[in-house]
Amino acid sequence: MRTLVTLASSGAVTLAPDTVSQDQVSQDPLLQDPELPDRKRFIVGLTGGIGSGKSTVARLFNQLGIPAVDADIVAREVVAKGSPLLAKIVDHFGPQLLTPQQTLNRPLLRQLIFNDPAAKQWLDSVMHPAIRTEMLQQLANLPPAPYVLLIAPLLLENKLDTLVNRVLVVDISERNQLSRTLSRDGVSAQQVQAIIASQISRPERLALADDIIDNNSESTDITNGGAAATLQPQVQQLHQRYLDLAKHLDLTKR
Ligand SMILES: CC(C)(COP(=O)(O)OP(=O)(O)OC[C@H]1O[C@@H](n2cnc3c(N)ncnc32)[C@H](O)[C@@H]1O)[C@@H](O)C(=O)NCCC(=O)NCCS
Ligand SMILES: Nc1ncnc2c1ncn2[C@@H]1O[C@H](COP(=O)(O)OP(=O)(O)OP(=O)(O)O)[C@@H](O)[C@H]1O
Repeated sequence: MRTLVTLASSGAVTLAPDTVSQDQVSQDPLLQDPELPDRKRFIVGLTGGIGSGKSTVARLFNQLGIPAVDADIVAREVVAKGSPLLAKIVDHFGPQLLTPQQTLNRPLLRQLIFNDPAAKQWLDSVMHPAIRTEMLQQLANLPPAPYVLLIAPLLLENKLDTLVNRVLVVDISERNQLSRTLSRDGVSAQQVQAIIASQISRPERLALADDIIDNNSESTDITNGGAAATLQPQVQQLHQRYLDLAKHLDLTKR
């Protein structure tokens, strides 16, 4: 069940034909995961490498009434000021990991883990289970909607795709990833490259996608809350597709 949204040189969006039967949806093994909070809810996993445009794309879905749980936000919540997980991290790495305001020193932790594989492995081992649990909780509490998004940069790396019905990848070239992340975060190119290297490769990610949004087209309007002209129609087409798929799911008796 793969849908590829591509932009023809004319700027027109094409959606590869893809018919989905009720049976195909109800027999989808992804729906059998016992951890899923609500197996009747259609969940689209939105992923992509650092700086690919997940938040930008999620904003467009949100304008269509589609709510989301965002792993990057959850990752901040689980280490909030005074949390047991923050204390554990400070215990492990030292008091320099706390800012004077007693919050996590994120730039320092970022520098640490992307320069030291053992440090990253330890952090991932304590953070990822906590993030997963909290995401499941938040998914269960999302408001009613025809379908919902689970935004997770590491959706495929952490096998969170078992929680979703459909994997949507926001795709950009590594060159664009680097330049957009650099201008957004003001970090070093070496650090962004280390983060990109730690994530699944672009070809592997694309191979695991059900749907792909191409966000390579450069927009000058984006920082004012605008969206690249090429994103809007791709999101619109996928929205229609997901409404259709979700409707099939609602019809299943499980
Ligand atoms: C290292 C931390 C403190 C840096 O914080 P910072 O505010 O600078 O970045 P932010 O959290 O916004 O992450 C930015 C991007 O970095 C990438 N990234 C973050 N953590 C990881 C990781 N462990 N492995 C690979 N990529 C990562 C993702 O693409 C993410 O979108 C933070 O990223 C973190 O706590 N990471 C561990 C938790 C995690 O894996 N988060 C990713 C979502 S599951
Ligand atoms: N088509 C585009 N043209 C120009 N800039 C863009 C485009 N799409 C996104 N951006 C910008 O690139 C940066 C990264 O986009 P965004 O924050 O949506 O990515 P992300 O995948 O959510 O990032 P991260 O994984 O790091 O959280 C942002 O500054 C955003 O405004």
